[in-house]
This record gives sequence, C-alpha cells and structure tokens, in this order.
Amino acid sequence: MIKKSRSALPCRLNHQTTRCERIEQASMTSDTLSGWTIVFDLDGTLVDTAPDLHLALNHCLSKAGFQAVPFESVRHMIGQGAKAMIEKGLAFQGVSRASAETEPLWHSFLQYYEANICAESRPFKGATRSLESLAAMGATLAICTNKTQHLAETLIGKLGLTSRFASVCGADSVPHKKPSGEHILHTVDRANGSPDRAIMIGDSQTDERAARNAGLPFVYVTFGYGPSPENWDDTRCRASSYVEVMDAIQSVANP
Ligand SMILES: O=C(O)COP(=O)(O)O
Ligand SMILES: [Mg+2]
Repeated sequence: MIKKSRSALPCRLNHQTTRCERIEQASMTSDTLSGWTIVFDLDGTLVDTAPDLHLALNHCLSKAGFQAVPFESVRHMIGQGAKAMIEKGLAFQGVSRASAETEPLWHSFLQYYEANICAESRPFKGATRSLESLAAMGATLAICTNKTQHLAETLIGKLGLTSRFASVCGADSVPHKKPSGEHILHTVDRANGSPDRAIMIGDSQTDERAARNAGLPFVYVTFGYGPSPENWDDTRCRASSYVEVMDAIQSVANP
C-alpha cells in the first residue's frame, strides 16, 4: 500500500490557513480588544448544560409525583432560572402552580442538580479556545446568568474556567435579573469594565432584551436554547459557531 506523504497533499491543504488559525494568529500578535468587556450568558451560550438540567428537572418532578418532560422540550425551558423551568415543566403537563407552591420542588431540584451539575455539561465547541483568544487580545471576560450565583460558580469551577472571568454574576446577586439591563451593567461594573466598551453574547430573547435595556451591542448564538430574539435581524451579530462569535465580536469592537 502506498502511503500519501504530507507533501503529496493538495497544496491548498498544506498552505492555506483556516479561519480558526487566522483568528489564533491574530490573537497572538494583537491587542485589539484591550479595554473591552465581553459578557457571556452561561447556559446555552458558553456551556451546554441541558443534559444535566433535564435530569435534575425530571428528578424533582418525579419525586413529587409528576411526569417526566422530554429532553427537547426542556431545552426550551432554560434561560430564566430554575424556578421558571420547574413552572414550565409543570405547565407542560397542564399543571399550573403559584411560585410559592413550587418551593419544595425547587429545593429537591437544587439538591440533585448541585450534586450532578457537571456530569455531562461541557463548554460548546470552540468556547474554551475562544476565551483564551479573547483574553490574549486584551479583553476582560465576564458571565451574566440567570442561574443562582452558587450554581454558576460551582459549574465554572468544575469546568476549570474560574480564573478566566473577572466577574460571574448570578440572578440572586443583583436586585433585578435578566431581562433587566441592570444585571448586565452590574456584571460589567464588577469586572471593572465600562458599558461603553462592552458586548453581550447570549442565546435567547431574555439576553437580547437585557442587552437592549443596558444599551449594549448583542451577539446572538443560534446553537443554544432560545427562544430567539424577536424583531432582531442584525445578521452581522448572529453566530452559529464560536468562529462566528469571534468574527462578530471583532466586527463590533473594530468595525
Ligand atoms: O435558566 C437558567 O438556569 C440560567 O440560564 P442562563 O445562563 O441562560 O441565563
Ligand atoms: Mg442562556
């Protein structure tokens, strides 16, 4: 059998740099994001948490005698915090409960989820590398999430990403969570950043509204849980991968 040597590969493969490589090369040589704060939503944007949230939701529902919710439906229940997800899980089976009545379910959810928060949850493809590149380009990184502070910090810690972020701002660490713009502004402030040079990256209408309320440019990632922003058609800032997230950030910061 004749083995193809590397030099026998088409020259396009040998010599043409990929888009990823170009971004990486640029990151090693430039300081183009100095002074910028890049704020990431957590669930559905940085980390694919749906598998573990799905198991935890069904654990608390079945313990209280309710039916399990299928995975695909749970994905669309994420983004407004665990209590909202539990209420949606109940509504899915025609049960309407006042928030106070879901408290016991919430406690059983928290107990299970905290113990299993990183069983299957992983950063989306390219996310970890992009955080490295953004930091190398001088950006300050932050997280603004409707997860509780404790759960957000636990997850980020288990993924080994804590040192990447200047601030992590959970829903219970601010007076008003997303879609309030205050949540993002507090996140930027705690990262010692300025809202004039900050960008919000998120996977849902909640994130887009929060960014608009805070007066920040918004990059929408389409690989998360949605629902997608309404009346928002900035195609330049719509990203279906982390390569596109990086392009969108550059196009906002260095037009
Ligand atoms: O719903 C949640 O638990 C949090 O969601 P978020 O990180 O997308 O804000
Ligand atoms: Mg999200």
